[in-house]
Amino acid sequence: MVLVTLWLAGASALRAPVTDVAAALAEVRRIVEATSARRVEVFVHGPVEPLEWLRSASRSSPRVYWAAPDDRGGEVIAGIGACDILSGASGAEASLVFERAASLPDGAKYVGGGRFDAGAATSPEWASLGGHCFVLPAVTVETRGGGNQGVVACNVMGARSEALRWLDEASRSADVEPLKPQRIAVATTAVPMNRAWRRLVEKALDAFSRGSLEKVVLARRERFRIRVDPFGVLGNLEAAPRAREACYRFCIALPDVAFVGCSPEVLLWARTDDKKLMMTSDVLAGTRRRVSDPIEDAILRRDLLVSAKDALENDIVGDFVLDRVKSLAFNASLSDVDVLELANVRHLRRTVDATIDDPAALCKLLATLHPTPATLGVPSPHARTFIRTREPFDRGWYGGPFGAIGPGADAALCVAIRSALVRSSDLFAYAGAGVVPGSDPDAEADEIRFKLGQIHDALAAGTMMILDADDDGNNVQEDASTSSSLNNNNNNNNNNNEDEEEEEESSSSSSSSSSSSSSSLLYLHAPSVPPSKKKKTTMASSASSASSASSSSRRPAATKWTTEDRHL
Ligand SMILES: C=C(O[C@H]1C=CC=C(C(=O)O)[C@@H]1O)C(=O)O
Repeated sequence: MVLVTLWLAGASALRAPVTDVAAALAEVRRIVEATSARRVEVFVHGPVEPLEWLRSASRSSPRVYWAAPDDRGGEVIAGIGACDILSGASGAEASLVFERAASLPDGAKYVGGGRFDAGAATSPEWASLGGHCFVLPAVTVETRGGGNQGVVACNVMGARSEALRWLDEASRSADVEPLKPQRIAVATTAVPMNRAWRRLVEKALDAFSRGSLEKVVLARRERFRIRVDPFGVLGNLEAAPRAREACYRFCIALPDVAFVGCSPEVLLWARTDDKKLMMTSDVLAGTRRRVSDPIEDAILRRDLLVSAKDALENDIVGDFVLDRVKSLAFNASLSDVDVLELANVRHLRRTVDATIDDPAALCKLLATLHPTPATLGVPSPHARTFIRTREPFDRGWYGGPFGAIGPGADAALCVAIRSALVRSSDLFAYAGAGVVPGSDPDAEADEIRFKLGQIHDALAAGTMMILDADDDGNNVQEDASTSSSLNNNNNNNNNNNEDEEEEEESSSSSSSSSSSSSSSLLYLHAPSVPPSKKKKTTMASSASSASSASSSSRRPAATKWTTEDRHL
């Protein structure tokens, strides 16, 4: 097999350096046409913003995005098209992805992810993403350790004509309309709703006292009836304070569905360090919110550091990860605790670091690490059963592994928390909290609300297109019929579903300001598509705001909350 990687600077000393993505794409095209290289790379000497390129380039799919935090290599891959897709109904088949990735030319990587729980029934909203999907993008714009220079690349695994078609697609700008900012209100509904949530946490506390469980991570799903450009949401997530420094940003967009997120937690990061193969896995558990007042914020930080309950949550994850890593790697060590500060919340963080002899162990490690008790609980089988039978929605890819896998031992997969599913005219956001003996249901609900604040802020930042607001603003309650059909599809405990339906009814009849309701109004100051364009535009073909091109350097605007917003 011929592996040819052409770097413009090395390929022709006579050529002037390429300084922008458009020129690099043209150069890549010229080389792809003229050679039989399996991967062509052209170096760009100048600032490169892969996400901006992805947002302003063709709306075709698939499109993928993967970005690591600055202090973890800072690799960014934005990709359009696919020269290979590994997908299926089951959860991520890590071995197949690692096996295929091993034969890729240097630099080429699969980007994708999979379900949190491959064994749980898939609900309709998650159906099109499947159990797992890893894409080898046809055309990528990439940076490493900052955007001052980058690489434009084309992977050619099949027909050359297909690669050229994707290069043409990648060079085409989206037809972007200038958008008029408009203030709209979007109703959100969280499941399980408040009463059912309390009962769920109480059931977990009961299981702890009976000795069948030690910890379980319980989640809530929030639904927004809006149609947004997922890469617009991603741009706002990435523009939030501390996101680039501390979070993995990711998105996969297929024709009618997208999954997007900004997670602070790495499941498995492997790299070669001083000729040794090193791996890192985060131990992230224990949370307090961030507030703007520096004194109160410092008190919350201290409170987290001295909390026995949060230390227990973190210890459970630490013991599990260390144990699993020790079984496959050597020199495994658990670091001291540190506080990871994010925009909305802070966490207790430790890392497990180890050296690996055999690159093949990476694939086994991934299989044995996921899901850690940071998203599942312990003992794993009991926590899994508890979640499968009692959580009233399908987690889908929330909490699953998402990342990039290349040849050799080049792999990074985050835990896809702080994430959202964008589908048709719905956005579903997810967040969970670790429940341990001593947990208080209302405090855990608050914690989830603070975590979801990250998605709320991204939606409220107003730089992504909102397509489906009514003339007066969108204000749609989650209807009981949809909710219960999702519940039934998820094989859930009937009593719990009855609770949900009971609450859905009470909330819609008593208005969203009821203290027992989990509905709220989130005001978004968002550009909207001109009415004439509304009907024609689909999610896959939606264009993002032209003014959003500079959004990555902007802080999200303050969210305008109504009083009832805080009743999640
Ligand atoms: C499960 C989530 O967070 C995990 C990661 C950090 C802190 C957590 C906690 O304190 O409970 C969770 O374990 C989520 O954000 O949905």
